[in-house]
Amino acid sequence: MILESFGLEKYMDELLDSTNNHLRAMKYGRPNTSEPTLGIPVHCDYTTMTLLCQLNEVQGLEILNKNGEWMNINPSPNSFVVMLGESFSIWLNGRLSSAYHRVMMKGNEDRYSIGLFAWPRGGYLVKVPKELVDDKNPMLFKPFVLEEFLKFHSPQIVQGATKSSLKAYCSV
Ligand SMILES: O=C(O)CCC(=O)C(=O)O
Ligand SMILES: [Fe+2]
Repeated sequence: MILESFGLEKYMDELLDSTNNHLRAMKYGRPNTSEPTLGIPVHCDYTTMTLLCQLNEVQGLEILNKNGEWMNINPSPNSFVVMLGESFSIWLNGRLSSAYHRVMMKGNEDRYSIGLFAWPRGGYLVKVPKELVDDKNPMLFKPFVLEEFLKFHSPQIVQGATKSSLKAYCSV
């Protein structure tokens, strides 16, 4: 759908072939307090795409919107949250952004979720397609290999919610 909306369907096979999918189950221990407690600190995923499914009734995922406000994400049962990752945002020359998010916990119940993380495969050069670059839209990011970046940065960088280190790494 995203590729279609930019007229970039021809890259579909290349992107699919260059993706590794990792499935991860996550458990967030109950904080036993009514005070909001950090489950996962604020971050952006370095993925191409992330699919999240919350397995029990315990909410906690929050997304930072463009106004700098935290929004609770309360998915209906059996639905998925689909998030654009940093690698795809960069490939799209910044046309779409990936959302900063975090998990906040409170109460006396554990939270369970499962995530499918689609990563650019080792050695694959993530490169803005020429169709997204013109006089009005200069190339914002240099080609990069995510594997090389991750040699020096944690797979899930946790930092202030304003600057992505992957974007800083490959900014022109
Ligand atoms: O458990 C969740 O809902 C979010 C997990 C997450 O953001 C991550 O693992 O990167
Ligand atoms: Fe995440």
